[in-house]
Amino acid sequence: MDSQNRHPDSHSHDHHHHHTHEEKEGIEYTYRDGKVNHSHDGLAPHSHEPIYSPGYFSRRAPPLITRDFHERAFTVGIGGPVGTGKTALMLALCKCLRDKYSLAAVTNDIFTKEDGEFLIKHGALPEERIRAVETGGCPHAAIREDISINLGPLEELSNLYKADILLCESGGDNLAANFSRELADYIIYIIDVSAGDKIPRKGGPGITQADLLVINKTDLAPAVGADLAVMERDALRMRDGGPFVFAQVKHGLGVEEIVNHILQAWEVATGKKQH
Ligand SMILES: Nc1nc2c(ncn2[C@@H]2O[C@H](COP(=O)(O)OP(=O)(O)OP(=O)(O)O)[C@@H](O)[C@H]2O)c(=O)[nH]1
Repeated sequence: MDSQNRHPDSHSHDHHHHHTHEEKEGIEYTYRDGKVNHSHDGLAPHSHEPIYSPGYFSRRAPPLITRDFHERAFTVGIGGPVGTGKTALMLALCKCLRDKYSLAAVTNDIFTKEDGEFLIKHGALPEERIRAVETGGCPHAAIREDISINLGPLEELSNLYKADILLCESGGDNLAANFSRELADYIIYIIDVSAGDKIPRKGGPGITQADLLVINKTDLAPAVGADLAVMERDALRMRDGGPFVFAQVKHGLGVEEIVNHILQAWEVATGKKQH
């Protein structure tokens, strides 16, 4: 596959997920009605519709203009492959934002409540503001097609604590997973350098269509021989120049930049001002 193929135009802003895009490279997304769902473990029935192209940043679904932030606060979705630093980012964001904003967090794990427990153990937020959801075998279903499992706790926390911002961490999944706009007003996708510098150009909806791509663990680049210049070039190319941040979340590097992106989007969406 020539990963450098770019779409021939970027003017089409078709954000509805109920039909197909015919592309030079194939068909983009299909979320058709009448789809056949399945389940791996009796939980979260969902479908695996084919995704034929890496996706385009310029055609990502826009934030829902109909969202009522009194019903549920501005929600930041954090997704990415297993172990890239999602929970570490949750913790860092809580520390940065909790003094000025009312926060609450929902974490997803497949079979455990490990990530929620990690946040509690590290005092990210008062324990009652953190909920851990067990999604079962397909974490992507809980952020895209069967989001009620997350919406319930998010709405409850939002109301209980009059939240300004909610953080929702997906379970680690493959490169094809991405948040539904119904769930996340701002989508962060976090990858790391440890799987090599090839990952950004592989694309997938998270990499190409997240509002912000974070490339974490740059401290490990020398150890795995990952070339950050290649990652930067490919990230920009795959995302039509859309924003990405190099980070060492564990060491606090890049976190402020990520926070700024979130707060800018929060201002635009809610009409409020940063304090
Ligand atoms: N070297 C290095 N390690 C990091 C960095 N950020 C996170 N880690 C480590 O990477 C490991 C995985 O981080 P997590 O935050 O648990 O990753 P995750 O994406 O939440 O993992 P899952 O929820 O299991 O998918 C942990 O041991 C972190 O300490 C970083 O910037 N550099």
